[in-house]
Amino acid sequence: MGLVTSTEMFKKAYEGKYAVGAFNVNDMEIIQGIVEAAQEEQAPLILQVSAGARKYANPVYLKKLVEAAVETTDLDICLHLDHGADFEICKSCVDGGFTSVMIDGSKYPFEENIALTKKVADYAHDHGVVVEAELGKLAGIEDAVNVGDHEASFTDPDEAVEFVERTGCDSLAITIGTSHGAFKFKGTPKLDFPRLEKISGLLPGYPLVLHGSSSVPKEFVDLCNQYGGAIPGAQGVPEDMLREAAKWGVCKINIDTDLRLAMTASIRKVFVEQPQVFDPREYLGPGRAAIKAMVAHKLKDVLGCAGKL
Ligand SMILES: O=C(CO)COP(=O)(O)O
Ligand SMILES: O=C[C@H](O)COP(=O)(O)O
Ligand SMILES: [Zn+2]
Ligand SMILES: [Zn+2]
Repeated sequence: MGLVTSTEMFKKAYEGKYAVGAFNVNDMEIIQGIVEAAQEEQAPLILQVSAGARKYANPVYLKKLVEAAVETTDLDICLHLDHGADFEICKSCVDGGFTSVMIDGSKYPFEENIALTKKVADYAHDHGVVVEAELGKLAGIEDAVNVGDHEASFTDPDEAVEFVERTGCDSLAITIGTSHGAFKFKGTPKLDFPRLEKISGLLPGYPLVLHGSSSVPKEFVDLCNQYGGAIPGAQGVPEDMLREAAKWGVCKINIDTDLRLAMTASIRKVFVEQPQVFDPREYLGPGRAAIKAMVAHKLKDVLGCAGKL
């Protein structure tokens, strides 16, 4: 057991029609909550680090924390760069011991996205690291930039095939209506499943990735709002849609917002109910426990990857 690429995880997930959870990590409590859940559920695990996380926590700290997770469990963990913006950040993660990187060239025209992704894939593959790429634009907060609804565009199935062939990327993030953050749908949630089925049919055996897949559980939103927060109207991807996506070649499902909500809800509760508390362990501990319970539920009841180590 140790730090691994996602290759075997995705092969098993594709065949078993389940998805591996990819959770964003920013500090020790978040990592511990996720890892404790995966250990108990005996689930394969992807821990992903964004540019924002690198800036907040220092990549060396995050890498060492993930190494501690590997050392203290019997888990296989894939350490992944989330939304790498350019070749340099991907190279730095490859050189720094990540086992997987995402190059997100989705903001560029098709040919430029291909050229950039191929450059990263060639470098990463030479170093035994796998590459996720993205085609199509997600609405929402991405790479600290707010992508408006009008700028979002869904992945074209034929382009997806050409993109995978020409770049050699190992997995592909597609756009079918999910978005980053806590406000994903204005009305009824809807994803473009016919598009997913088409892409999946044209790329048999190939692992697809779904970003922006938090479900924004009502229980956390209500707790946040009850204890002094202000996030009215938050709405995520219904869990049934994630279960459905996993049947159509989606092998990696990205979750960050739900971690933030779980932690914030429980910390707010402590602050309001126990105003005398000022020891960080007394609120970060419950925050970590809330993350653990939420992640265990995802692994077991939504993604279907529990027991698949
Ligand atoms: O896609 C994500 C990270 O890359 C996270 O998505 P959420 O905002 O839905 O958690
Ligand atoms: O893609 C978005 C992820 O939720 C990461 O968010 P972040 O850039 O604020 O760390
Ligand atoms: Zn993107
Ligand atoms: Zn994302």
